[in-house]
Amino acid sequence: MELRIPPTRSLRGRLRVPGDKSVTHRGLMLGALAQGESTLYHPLKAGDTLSTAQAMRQLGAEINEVGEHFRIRGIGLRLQEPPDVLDCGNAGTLMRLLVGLLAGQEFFAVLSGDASLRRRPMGRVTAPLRQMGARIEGRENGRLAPLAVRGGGLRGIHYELPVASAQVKSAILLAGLFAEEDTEVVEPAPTRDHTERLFRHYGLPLEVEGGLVRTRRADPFAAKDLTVPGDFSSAAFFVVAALITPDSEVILEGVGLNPTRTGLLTVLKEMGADLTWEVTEGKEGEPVGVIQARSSALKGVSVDPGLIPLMVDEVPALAAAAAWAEGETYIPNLSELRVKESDRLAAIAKNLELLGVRVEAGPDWLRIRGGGVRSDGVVEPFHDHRIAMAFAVCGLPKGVVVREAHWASISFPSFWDDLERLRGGASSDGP
Ligand SMILES: O=C(O)C1=C[C@@H](OP(=O)(O)O)[C@@H](O)[C@H](O)C1
Ligand SMILES: C=C(OP(=O)(O)O)C(=O)O
Repeated sequence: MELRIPPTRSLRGRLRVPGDKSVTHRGLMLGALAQGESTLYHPLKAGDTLSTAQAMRQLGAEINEVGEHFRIRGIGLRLQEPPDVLDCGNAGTLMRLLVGLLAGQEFFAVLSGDASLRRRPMGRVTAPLRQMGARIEGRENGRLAPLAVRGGGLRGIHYELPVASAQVKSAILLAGLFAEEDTEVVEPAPTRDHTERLFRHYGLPLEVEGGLVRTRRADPFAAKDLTVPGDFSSAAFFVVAALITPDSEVILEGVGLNPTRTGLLTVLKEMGADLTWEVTEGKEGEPVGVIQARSSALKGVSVDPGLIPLMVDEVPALAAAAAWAEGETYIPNLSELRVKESDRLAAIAKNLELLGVRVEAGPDWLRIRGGGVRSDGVVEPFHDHRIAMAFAVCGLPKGVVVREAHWASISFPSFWDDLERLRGGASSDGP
């Protein structure tokens, strides 16, 4: 699907973005492991999380859509052997966390996914899970999916993560719920902590000491309702869109503002953004609030490398802001972007070039010379939802053609409709 967006003169209105993808994946998995029924309120229903719902059904949980929510009947800590391959679709989070969960289950399961997911590195989870005692096979000796797992008989490990990755941390913590002795994970830098917050929500064993997270074998636990905050990563596109479009003001409500996710706000403020946010409530241990963003004269900055793990999915959106800033923006510490749904470092550089922005790409860094984009460019998502949305935003003020626009539905199915509403909101829905 190719989409043409005419030049946007103003972006105005209020928006409640869909539920958080990371929390929805985890809520479905932990709800399935719980005993009894619970409701997952305001979940994300998009490509990635529908894959998770389907996988957990294949493992024995009952999951039904009730209005906009999910009703989950968990089957307890012992899942059922799935009758077929578990299709993780495009979702790295699903595959990596599920391998961790299956490492603790005494049955055979195979996980696969789409062409993008079958290229993504899995050795980072299969190596520590094998150390714990799980038997895992896969292409290239377990470095690539499809993966075949026969779990059970796990022992706890002390593991220092070689990369700052919440997916790897979470996979090991989930396996640790089934292991003899303690399981400890040490992070090289803070990453999103939704798994830890949800362990607390369900009363699962958890101790955090600085950068060390510890868990141990879990007892059966009761199902409990969970409300999913709005997805900060989805909100990020509209924050940047409001900053770079003239005469704009966008208010995003009910957005998750977990500090391990909001590195982008820190960088945008440093760039001079007219941006405010406020935590107004806490939903099951996750801070939730409102973001207000207005048209801004941005200036280039050199980004603190330590912030990247706190904004790892927002780098494409930051690149869109940098294209419109005055001066140069330098973004370091981007090696993880090479192994996302696409090679995002290359995809960002290519799309900036397509829009006439001068960019230099190193092995793990980008240098973007701002000043705005060429009118009416065509952008190429490379089968990647975040690249599709970020470069639609980047092209908004001058008008843009987005190829493969359907990829947005992996994490944000209403993105194009919401964008259209805010584009037309200048007269009808102003804040
Ligand atoms: O744990 C999670 O839910 C996620 C962790 C991040 O991946 P890494 O752990 O590979 O950094 C992020 O990019 C992904 O979108 C979601
Ligand atoms: C990297 C992402 O997701 P995943 O790793 O779950 O595919 C993302 O949503 O940007």
